[in-house]
Amino acid sequence: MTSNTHSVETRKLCALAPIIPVLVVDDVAHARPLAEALVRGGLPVLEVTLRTPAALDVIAEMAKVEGGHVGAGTLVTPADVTAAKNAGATFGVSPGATDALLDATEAAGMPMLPGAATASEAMRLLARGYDMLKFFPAEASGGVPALKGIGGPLPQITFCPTGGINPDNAAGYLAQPNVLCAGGSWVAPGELVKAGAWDQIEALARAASQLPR
Ligand SMILES: O=C(O)C(=O)C[C@H](O)[C@H](O)COP(=O)(O)O
Repeated sequence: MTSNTHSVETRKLCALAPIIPVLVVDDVAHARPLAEALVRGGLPVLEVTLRTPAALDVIAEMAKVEGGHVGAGTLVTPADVTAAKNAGATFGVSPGATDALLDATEAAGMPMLPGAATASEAMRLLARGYDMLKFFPAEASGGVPALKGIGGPLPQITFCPTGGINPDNAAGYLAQPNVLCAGGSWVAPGELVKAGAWDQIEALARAASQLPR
């Protein structure tokens, strides 16, 4: 792809830390302390999934946290893009991609990490200017061997694998030449968030931020 790629900004975000926490937050009161704990722990790039009724309010609160970069995950429709942008999301993540969705993020000027799980899906996105993709669902789609396979003929595409990544398998993904970062929910487990265990979450984030890549 030429220099008019749509992934320039997303790639910069993915370079900031080895892990992007994937956050499912039910209570807006948890948003700020959770984001602050993750940023303190060394994970400044945060993906808030649009899978809870509170998600847009959570994005708005987290966007106030200094040093953080708050994006919206689970973008599926153009309406999701508008809502996420209005809430203050500065980038978007989607499990897959449609032309309608990418038309919307491009029109909104929202950096995007679109999902792909096969060579054809990745090639379609590459043809449209996206060379930094979410590999989703990573473990279910073949994990590291699949990334190695796709990376043979398509080394110009870089991935953020997400889905089934954990502290035990993260290093194996990050060691791949076509992986820049990985997404995972393990740094903010639901029970620790509900308990307000911000120090424990900060410690999980710190360990994740120190994963080699
Ligand atoms: O809702 C979305 O848009 C998503 O991004 C789905 C997430 O990628 C996975 O839920 C994270 O997977 P785990 O780390 O295995 O929990």
